[in-house]
Amino acid sequence: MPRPPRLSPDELAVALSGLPLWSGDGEGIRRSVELSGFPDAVAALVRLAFVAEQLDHHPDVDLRWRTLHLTLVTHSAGGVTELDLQLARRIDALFPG
Ligand SMILES: C[C@H](O)[C@H](O)[C@H]1CNC2=NC(N)=NC(=O)C2=N1
Repeated sequence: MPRPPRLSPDELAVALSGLPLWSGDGEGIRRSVELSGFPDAVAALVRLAFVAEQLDHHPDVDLRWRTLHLTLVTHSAGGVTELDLQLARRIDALFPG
C-alpha cells in the first residue's frame, strides 16, 4: 500500500500542538503510557496491537516494567506521516493519560 509523505517540520509542529501527550521531531513522535503493573502493561500492549493491525500501522514499543514507551514513525517513509498522527489519536482514545 502506498504510504503518505513525511510531514514538513511546520506540519509536524501544528500536529503536535493538537497532541499534547506527544513530543517528537522528524525521527518520530513519542509518548509513554504508565499502567498499574506489568500484567496491565502487557494487556495494554495487546489492545494496542489490535488497533495497530486495524490501521496496518505499528508502533515501536519499549516495555519497561509497567510503562510502555511508544515511538511512532512511518518506517517506509523515513519519518513522521499522517499515519503516525492517526495512530497517536487512536492511542490517546485508548489511554487518555
Ligand atoms: C506491508 C505493510 O503495510 C507495511 O509493512 C507497513 C506495516 N506497518 C508499518 N508500521 C510502521 N510504523 N511503518 C511502516 O512503514 C509500516 N509498514
